[in-house]
Amino acid sequence: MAIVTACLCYDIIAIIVTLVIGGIAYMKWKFTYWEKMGVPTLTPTIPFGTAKDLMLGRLSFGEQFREVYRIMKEKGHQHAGFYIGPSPGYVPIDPEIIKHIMQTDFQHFNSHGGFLDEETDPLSGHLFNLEDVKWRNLRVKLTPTFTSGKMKMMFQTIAIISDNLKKLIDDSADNDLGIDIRDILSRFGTDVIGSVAFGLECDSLKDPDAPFRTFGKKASEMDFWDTIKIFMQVILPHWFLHAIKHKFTKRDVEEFFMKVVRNTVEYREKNNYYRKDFMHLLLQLKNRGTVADDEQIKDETGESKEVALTMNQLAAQAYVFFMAGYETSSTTVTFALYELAVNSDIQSKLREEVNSVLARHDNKMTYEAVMEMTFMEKVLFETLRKYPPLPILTRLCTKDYIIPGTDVQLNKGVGVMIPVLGLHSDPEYYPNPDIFDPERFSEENKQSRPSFTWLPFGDGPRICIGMRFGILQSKVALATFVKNYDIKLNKRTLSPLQFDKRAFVSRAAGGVWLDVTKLT
Ligand code: HEM
Repeated sequence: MAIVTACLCYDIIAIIVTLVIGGIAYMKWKFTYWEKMGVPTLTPTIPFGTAKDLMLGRLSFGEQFREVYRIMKEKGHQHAGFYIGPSPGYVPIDPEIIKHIMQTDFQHFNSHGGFLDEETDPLSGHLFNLEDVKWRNLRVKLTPTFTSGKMKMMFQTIAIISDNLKKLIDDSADNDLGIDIRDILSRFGTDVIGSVAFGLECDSLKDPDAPFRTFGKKASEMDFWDTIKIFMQVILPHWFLHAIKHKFTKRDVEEFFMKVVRNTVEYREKNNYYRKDFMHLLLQLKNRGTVADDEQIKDETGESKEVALTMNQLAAQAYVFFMAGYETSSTTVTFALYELAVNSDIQSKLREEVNSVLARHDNKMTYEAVMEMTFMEKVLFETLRKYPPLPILTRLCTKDYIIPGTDVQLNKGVGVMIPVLGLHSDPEYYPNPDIFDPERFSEENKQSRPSFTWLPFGDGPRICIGMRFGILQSKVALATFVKNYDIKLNKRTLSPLQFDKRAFVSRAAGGVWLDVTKLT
């Protein structure tokens, strides 16, 4: 039955044409947003906005925003507007504005802008996604979990797993085919964080098909549908996502991690079992609301807060420690080893430091020894500059805000994308940015740069809570390598190195393959 014309076919065509014209008009209207706000943008195209290269898979997230940063900075702008599809986002370029957003005026930007629904998607209720008071209360509770004392307490676990790493590399060394270092370090990262966050011997270094590795990989790898889900979270209003019960975590991943946590908690509570790990500290938060031997958490009236974590909240925190910790650290060491393989002078210098420090510590990899490796720290910091695992950072404007030094108002609800890779590749702060030079992180050079130009861990109140642990674990893995093996690049590694276009965390396309020779 036709509605408008005499023929159903014409009706359908009329509806499609109306929808297309309506869609185009809507997009064009949305694309006037930044012009009206007085913020410069690149020219948007329908339906991509200014994210065409990103959406067509021609650039990774980091590269897309590095491009915006580069072009707009060359034009002398201190900030830029951006459109992901029709959704406007704000890209600060001047480090002073970045400092205001991340630190000074944090109360206007206290959220990462992530979507969470604790009922539909219990594992989404973690620290990274929470905002406002809920985030602050949990952050205060979790902070004592990451003190240097606690890092020292967990060091032994990392050291034991680094022995397993050495055994595996020993078996694969001196092999012409090279080794896929990203895969091995992901397994190392899985075993370390799986052990300290979930209290499990994951054994993925011994067995690449261990269940923890399988589900960890599944949780962190993005297929086509995951990419769609992320774009939905960026473009659609959160009330709508709640209404359709949008769930990001895959169902089997959720079932696996929830079961692991439930079993661990039950076992430890029933058997009064104690182990030096994050899970033990999370259990204290579950049962007492505080971590023992730390100062009690006080509220504004001086009363101590004893609000305990629920089982789901505990599981969500263990899950985020795993998700935020394992790939960031393993990708850092992968890129560091790539740079050491192509810069043999830096590799030798680092080896000398590791050997001389260990000689002073009975040839034992102890917490104190690792803390003395200062050149190692420079190598890691320079790696994190060239290859920040999170190449952009997000904030949500939670209260209308006037950008300092301008009359531009950011409205509540607008997303902010901080172009970390852009800052890290800026020749004004890092001359010859493509050169790998650890001396950029000498005390003198660090002092000479403006603040908020090195952001691999973010900054301000939402700075990475696991930074110390991530650095420690990366140092141990790197020391294990340079102490025991000579490293060269295998011809299977793509040259020049390129970022994987589909990954959200920085990854080398095609992986990093190394030729590893045992040192006697
Ligand atoms: C080299 C290793 C790591 C890197 C490069 C890294 C990087 C980051 C970055 C960039 C952020 C966002 C900061 C911001 O928005 O300002 C973050 C947040 C976070 N990271 Fe890490 N991370 C690493 C290791 C870890 C580890 C080992 C853990 C846990 C064991 C961890 C847990 C978290 C959590 C829970 C957050 C959310 C903090 C909040 O919102 O309050 N990270 N990390």
